[in-house]
Amino acid sequence: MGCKKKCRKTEEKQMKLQAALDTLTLEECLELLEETKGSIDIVEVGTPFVIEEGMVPVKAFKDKFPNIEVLADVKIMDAGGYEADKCFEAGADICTVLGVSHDETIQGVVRSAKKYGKKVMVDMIAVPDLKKRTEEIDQMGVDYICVHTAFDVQKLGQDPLNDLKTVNSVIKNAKSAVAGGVKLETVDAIVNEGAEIIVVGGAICNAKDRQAYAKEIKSHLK
Ligand SMILES: O=C([C@H](O)CO)[C@H](O)[C@H](O)COP(=O)(O)O
Repeated sequence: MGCKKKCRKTEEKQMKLQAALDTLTLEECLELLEETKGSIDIVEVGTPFVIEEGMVPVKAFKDKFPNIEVLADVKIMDAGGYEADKCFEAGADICTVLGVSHDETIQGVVRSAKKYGKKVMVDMIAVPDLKKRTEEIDQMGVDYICVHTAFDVQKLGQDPLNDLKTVNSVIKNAKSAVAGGVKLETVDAIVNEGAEIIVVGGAICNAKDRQAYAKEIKSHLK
């Protein structure tokens, strides 16, 4: 498989490409999903997009592209069960909760996901002790633990590869995911380390030829 044993990445299925749609309009997103059909496994309704449009894109993507999983990147921090219910009722397959939240919040999101038969991704953005928090969250029944280099620190030259190695070294139950400035130049190192889901936002959305870029990135996933 070309992936380290501990990475908990999928053993039979292919790694998944998640396209993060943060700043495009709904119409532009629908065009992008049409153009990139076959390359994108999960479409992320990014946090800025949720702020702009609420759950409207979640419903629209689910209606028009029923074969693509929809992730609502709501980055839940409190009222876990209530907020996750809203995402799943709108049609999301996966919703996000922050790793820095209280355990009770994450547990509420997990209960909601189980109720609706959906999935939970924990976003480890800004978690101070990544190893320790990953070990704790890995016991909570979440589906994915996502390392994430924030937009606001990407410009300082940070990237998520070392954090991915840390998470992969300790997880036993959840699968890993990775986000934060991933692009063609950096994807191979991530693929070699191993992750179930690779999130690519700006690199696809800002590409001159989005269709070709998404296809190329997808072709690097194992
Ligand atoms: O989650 C994201 C960010 O915090 C803004 O909400 C992005 O969707 C994520 O970082 C992926 O986007 P890129 O970093 O542009 O690949």
